[in-house]
Amino acid sequence: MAHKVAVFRKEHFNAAHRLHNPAWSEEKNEEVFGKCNNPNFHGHNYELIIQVIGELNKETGFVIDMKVLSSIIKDNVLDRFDHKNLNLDIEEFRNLNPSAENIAVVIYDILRPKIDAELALKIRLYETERNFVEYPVD
Ligand SMILES: Nc1nc2c(c(=O)[nH]1)N=C([C@H](O)[C@H](O)COP(=O)(O)OP(=O)(O)OP(=O)(O)O)CN2
Ligand SMILES: [Zn+2]
Repeated sequence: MAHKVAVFRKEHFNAAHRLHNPAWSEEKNEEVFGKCNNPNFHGHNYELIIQVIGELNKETGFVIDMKVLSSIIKDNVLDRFDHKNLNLDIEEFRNLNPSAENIAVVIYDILRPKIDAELALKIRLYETERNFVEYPVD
């Protein structure tokens, strides 16, 4: 029986965002999101860890070629998100608050169709050194 192994690729991108709910008053936004509701946005150095789990290919010894994985992440996430304003520049956040949770879900939805369906995919996103999220949850 082939062994199942988890493969990780660590990347980073810098982006600006504003946490805001347009359905709420300015006061409620300020109360809930605090400094993250700054109308002039603020930035984070996001650390992104992509996890791929699958059976080892006996011929290559790979679950997925890291070079291929790296290119998929670069072409579909980093080239789109790095040095961008998530609220203004990224279509997926036009009507979606760019919280760490929502960014992780959006990245998953972008990458899932690009990676073999037999391989499991998980996104871990660090918004700050101490704040991070994972999607999906087992
Ligand atoms: N569940 C979530 N909570 C919060 C999110 C989020 O995306 N999901 N985001 C924020 C802010 O955008 C930001 O992450 C907070 O930044 P900051 O306070 O600077 O970060 P730290 O908590 O790491 O800094 P401390 O020094 O520990 O205060 C807020 N909440
Ligand atoms: Zn923030």
